[in-house]
Amino acid sequence: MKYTEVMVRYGELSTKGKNRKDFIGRLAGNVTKVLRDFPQVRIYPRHDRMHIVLNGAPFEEIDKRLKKVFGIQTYSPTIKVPKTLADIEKISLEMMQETFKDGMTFKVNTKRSDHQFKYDTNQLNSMVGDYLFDHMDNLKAEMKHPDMVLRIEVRQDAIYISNQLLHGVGGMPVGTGGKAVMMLSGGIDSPVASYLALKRGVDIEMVHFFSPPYTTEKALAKAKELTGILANYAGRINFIAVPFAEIQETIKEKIPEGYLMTVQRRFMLQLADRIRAKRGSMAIFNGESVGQVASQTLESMFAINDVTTTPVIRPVATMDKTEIIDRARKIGTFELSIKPFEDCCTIFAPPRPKTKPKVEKARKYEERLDAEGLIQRAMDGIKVTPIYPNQKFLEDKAQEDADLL
Ligand SMILES: Nc1ncnc2c1ncn2[C@@H]1O[C@H](COP(=O)(O)OP(=O)(O)OP(=O)(O)O)[C@@H](O)[C@H]1O
Repeated sequence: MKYTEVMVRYGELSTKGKNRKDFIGRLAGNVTKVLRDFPQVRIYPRHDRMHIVLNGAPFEEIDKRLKKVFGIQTYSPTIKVPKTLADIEKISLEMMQETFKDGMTFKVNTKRSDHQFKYDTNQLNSMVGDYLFDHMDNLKAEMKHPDMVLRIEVRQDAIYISNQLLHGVGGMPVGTGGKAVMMLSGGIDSPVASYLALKRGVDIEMVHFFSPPYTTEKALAKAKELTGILANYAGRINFIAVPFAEIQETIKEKIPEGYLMTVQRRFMLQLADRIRAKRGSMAIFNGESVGQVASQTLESMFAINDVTTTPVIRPVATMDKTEIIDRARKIGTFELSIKPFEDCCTIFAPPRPKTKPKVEKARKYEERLDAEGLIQRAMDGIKVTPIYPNQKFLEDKAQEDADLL
């Protein structure tokens, strides 16, 4: 079908007043961003709905992009037709023939804002219904709970017809929830946590710790490529790489083995917090899940969280691993997350980390280190890269490796 526009219904309808205006404005901006390579498309954000006029752009492509924009509850591809009965009937029939499946039930539902139009809603419902029955077999009408509703809207300028109600991802438009930093490893959990932060409208920047020469270029490229997948839901995400080798080497040399992990994590959180402050963000997100590993017991979280009063938000805290994996598959990060490029935590992981570390001990051991100097040097080495939807980094690395052989 040659759809002419898409009618978008907003999520979180409870938002009112200024919040609603902000919601709609951001959503329009985010839709514009994901459709930027279709310059002919026009976007009209209205109070109750958004209209995307396609001007010849293919709906199938637009559909793929809209499915990843937070703040869209449902949307319907629509065809604009001239205000004659013959046109309404012709397009209604074509649309039903293309989308109606045997065994389904349907009804026609007409709305009119042009009250001068020569047929009223009841007349149109029955005339179009009769026309469809005359031209299609196996149609079954159902007024209360039909599987499909053929919607006909009679407006001043034209008539708009649609019969599909497609589901968006819901949530809030990215940007309406403020700014935060996200601690992104190369694992399964933090990309899912990132998705969930974006879903609540939070504009995140990724903070990733890497430790050359102990970690490879590929581990860094993997975290960037994960960011590229998540950028599909945000338009663009900044990736902040933080050198962490000096801190890890120093900790390994000076801190008792049982506290290596706790102290490393305390440094990570302090660095994330410094970066947060510098970038004007309000919170830190991470991918911790209660009880999953030694660093994620409540005792560990308590000992690590001691370094900051900034809100640390853990979107996957209460999810089972299987639930997290399910979500990772759906958002398209799982296959990349399980690629075996070790990141800095795996390499410096002590064999027997304390599952119940004590805050006082962690603080006392840290006195052996020049914490401020270590943090400052890591801050001096950070590098910020903007990453766009589906940007690839691992392929480039593979090519470079091949060129070297
Ligand atoms: N190299 C890193 N850079 C940035 N953040 C990290 C890094 N390693 C760990 N983190 C943060 O700490 C959280 C807990 O890390 P841990 O290594 O225990 O992994 P995990 O539970 O397997 O999570 P993930 O699957 O996200 O790696 C991660 O979800 C992430 O938010």
